[in-house]
Amino acid sequence: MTIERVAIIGLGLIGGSIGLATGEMLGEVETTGWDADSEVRRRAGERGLVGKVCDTAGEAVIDADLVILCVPVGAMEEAASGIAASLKPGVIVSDVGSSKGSVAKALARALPDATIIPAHPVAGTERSGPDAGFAELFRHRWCILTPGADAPEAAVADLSAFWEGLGAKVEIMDAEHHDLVLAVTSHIPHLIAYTIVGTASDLEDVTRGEVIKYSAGGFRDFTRIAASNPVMWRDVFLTNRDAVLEVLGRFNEDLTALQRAIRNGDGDTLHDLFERTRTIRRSIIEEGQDDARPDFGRKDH
Ligand SMILES: NC(=O)C1=CN([C@@H]2O[C@H](COP(=O)(O)OP(=O)(O)OC[C@H]3O[C@@H](n4cnc5c(N)ncnc54)[C@H](O)[C@@H]3O)[C@@H](O)[C@H]2O)C=CC1
Ligand SMILES: O=C(O)C(=O)Cc1ccc(O)cc1
Repeated sequence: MTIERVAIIGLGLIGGSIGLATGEMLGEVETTGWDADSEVRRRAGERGLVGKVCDTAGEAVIDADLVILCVPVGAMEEAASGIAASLKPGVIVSDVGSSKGSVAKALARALPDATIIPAHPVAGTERSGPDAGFAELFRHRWCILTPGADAPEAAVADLSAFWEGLGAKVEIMDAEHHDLVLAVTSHIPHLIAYTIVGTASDLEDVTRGEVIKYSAGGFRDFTRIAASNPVMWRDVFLTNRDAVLEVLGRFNEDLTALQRAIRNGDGDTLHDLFERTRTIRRSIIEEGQDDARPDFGRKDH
């Protein structure tokens, strides 16, 4: 089956970007959408994020070949339950959640008979809401699919083709591996940013405004990440608890080793690590993966 009609539930940054990208890059595919927030629906209609913003979730999905749930991870089960009675036979139900293991279980509970293929576009920004989306978001970015063992191959191929049509590169892996990898590359970095910005803000009383005043380079970069959507990130940490705690344990050990090196005046340890991390940064830039925002780090810009 080729995908002719896509329904998007949740019209914020990711849902809105999928709608815009589909309109721009897959012009023959029809899009419908719905969001639980009426103000978001109104704004989505004004911006033309999807072809038709519907009044109910059921109306949005009724003719769809592909339904993509673009809500916070903790709201996936409720969103899936809300469309269960209106899905047409053979529809593919997918999502874009940043953690995958617990979402797969939640979707299977809500839609026991549906073809479910979870996905995670590894592309985003710190912004959220219906004004944040843009059509280019997924171009040259990875989209990871985590189909269960029983997922029909044809449905996986259709969903892969859809994401490739939006400019993404598709990779397939199991949900548990995804959650460990993303804990390292995305979830812990966000936790570190939230922590350092929180600590600096607590120190504001001591420094009387100087943290903000002199917030050059490093701290500024952390504040961008720490401005990310609180509901979304609360849900990511609650649903990817095991992998996050495992990686955090390792991180704490490494931080303690650095603390010891500083206390002991062990410059070699510090220098060796900083050399190694500089190389990692260079290889990320060579891959064109260094920033999700338009005009950043792309080979074609
Ligand atoms: N923000 C990012 O950079 C990325 C986010 N993701 C994932 O994408 C999903 C959506 O995130 P964003 O688009 O950034 O969030 P967002 O906050 O911009 O949009 C989410 C939308 O879902 C709506 N919503 C909440 N519960 C709902 C429900 N039960 N039914 C219908 N609509 C509902 C909200 O009203 C909101 O408009 C999350 O699961 C997140 O983990 C994935 C990749 C990147
Ligand atoms: O804005 C950033 O730096 C991000 O890291 C965006 C992002 C957030 C969550 C994801 O699941 C994927 C990408």
